[in-house]
Amino acid sequence: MTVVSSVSVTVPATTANLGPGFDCIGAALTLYNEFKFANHNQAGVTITVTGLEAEQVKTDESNLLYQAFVKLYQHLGQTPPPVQIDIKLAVPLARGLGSSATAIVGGLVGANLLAGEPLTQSEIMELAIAMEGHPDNVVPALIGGCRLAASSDEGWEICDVPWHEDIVPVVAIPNFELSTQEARRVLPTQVSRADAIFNTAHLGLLLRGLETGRKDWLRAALQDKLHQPYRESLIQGYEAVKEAALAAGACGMVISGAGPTLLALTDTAHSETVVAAMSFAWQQQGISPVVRSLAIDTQGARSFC
Ligand SMILES: Nc1ncnc2c1ncn2[C@@H]1O[C@H](COP(=O)(O)OP(=O)(O)O)[C@@H](O)[C@H]1O
Ligand SMILES: N[C@@H](CCOP(=O)(O)O)C(=O)O
Repeated sequence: MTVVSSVSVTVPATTANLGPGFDCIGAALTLYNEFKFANHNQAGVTITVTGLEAEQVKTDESNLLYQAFVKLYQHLGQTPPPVQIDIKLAVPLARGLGSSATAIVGGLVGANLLAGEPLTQSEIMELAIAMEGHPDNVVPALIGGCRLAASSDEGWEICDVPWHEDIVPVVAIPNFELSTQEARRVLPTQVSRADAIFNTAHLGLLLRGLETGRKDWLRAALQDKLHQPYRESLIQGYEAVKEAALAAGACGMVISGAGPTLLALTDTAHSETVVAAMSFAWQQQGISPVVRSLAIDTQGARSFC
């Protein structure tokens, strides 16, 4: 068992759901939060936060990253050691880009390393899914790539979803928040058979569209009946930004995670035009967005001792 006294963990943002894959598919993005954990001589936890929206993150024991850190030690039946945690944020909070997933994955991976790596990656994944309540953002945050998660009698089956190199994810991040909790509260607990069939078919088409890069398949696939119809009205300017993205050549536009970030999938030839169009459309609605074309992170959480 290798024992280290400090460790840094970098975790990617994610975009979950991708339209029809509610609660089961997500992809890691090239945007990262960084977390440093060091053994400390003062009891409990000391937390510093820098970077984007740092002042909004709690620095006491209720901090989500620390809660995940504690969860791992509880799972081992051990008392968590005193720890100094330094957080450097680049993933905006409560915007549908998996900031909570970075905290959960970061806390579990950091604790596992400080504890001498008693848990395997798939054991960490099980704990992360249990903490987050759904797999679609924590799984790609931990292992990278685009991933589909399906529950089985043994736990979770995770499969790699090939992502064609010409498909570019463009994220349009508004200057307002929408908590995942609030965006889940508006969802119905039951859906019709027609809506379930619609999503099953479109998710299948999405998987093939992502793999082949076929624009006609992606255009048809990026539709959903399980969550987006209930959430669109929570996102001011949704229709205008979608129209602008499509007119600029995007294959489609969906809500990233629980929103309010909007995700367009486009090809490399149109990505700059799509970025400009989404940005302009939201500004016309009085909203200041940050719009960026990103890439798929293939590595997931990484650590440095
Ligand atoms: N690095 C972090 N450290 C501690 N807590 C965090 C961190 N990142 C996110 N959180 C918590 O997660 C909340 C956002 O989670 P959530 O509503 O699920 O949105 P998101 O789509 O960004 O995951 C924040 O308000 C904060 O309480
Ligand atoms: N499937 C979840 C995904 C939430 O992702 P987040 O990045 O918004 O935390 C949902 O749509 O509620």
